[in-house]
Amino acid sequence: MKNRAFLSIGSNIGKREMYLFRAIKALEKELIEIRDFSSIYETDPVGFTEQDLFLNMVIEIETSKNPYKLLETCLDVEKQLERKRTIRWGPRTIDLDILIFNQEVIESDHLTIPHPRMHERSFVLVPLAEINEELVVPNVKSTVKALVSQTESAGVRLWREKQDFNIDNLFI
Ligand SMILES: Nc1ncnc2c1ncn2[C@@H]1O[C@H](COP(=O)(O)OP(=O)(O)OP(=O)(O)O)[C@@H](O)[C@H]1O
Ligand SMILES: Nc1nc2c(c(=O)[nH]1)N=C(CO)CN2
Repeated sequence: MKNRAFLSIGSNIGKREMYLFRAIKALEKELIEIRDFSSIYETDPVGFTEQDLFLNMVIEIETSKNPYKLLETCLDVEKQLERKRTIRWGPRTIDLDILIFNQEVIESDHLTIPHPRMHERSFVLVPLAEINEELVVPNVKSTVKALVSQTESAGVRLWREKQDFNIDNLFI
């Protein structure tokens, strides 16, 4: 069975846009089909604020992997792209988070879905709303559109419009 999921991608070290695109390419190689994607936004760092600005985007994927295998793949792609774990919420070449997986609710030691902080993060909600603003976030039981309207989104600025790049023909 094919599953539908939404992933958040972020980068704030080095060639940030290249890391986003390399992550998408790497996911495609791991049997993950990209169904839709947002524009790229430049965003103020949240959590640990003494770090450089992020680029963030959201993609919609289809995969036959279960959520645990999908997490393994995301962690593996982060490793391939030289992600180092030092400071919590600190700088990173790439960050891949599973936001939503079908309409499932999962609370295990290593995986929480929906992502536990997604409903308060404008760097996730603004690009997600671009793809599907009527999507309901299970648990929170609100649409993405409603969550965006409740969130301060001043720190999220359009950086490259979706129309300005072709996901099937990324030059990286
Ligand atoms: N929905 C999820 N998506 C990705 N990782 C998750 C999820 N739920 C739990 N995790 C766990 O979180 C661990 C740490 O992830 P990571 O270092 O990327 O956190 P972070 O991005 O710094 O912070 P945050 O979780 O607030 O985004 C992962 O190894 C994974 O086991
Ligand atoms: N703007 C922004 N801030 C963050 C981000 C991110 O992707 N973008 N990721 C974090 C850890 O997941 C912590 N803070």
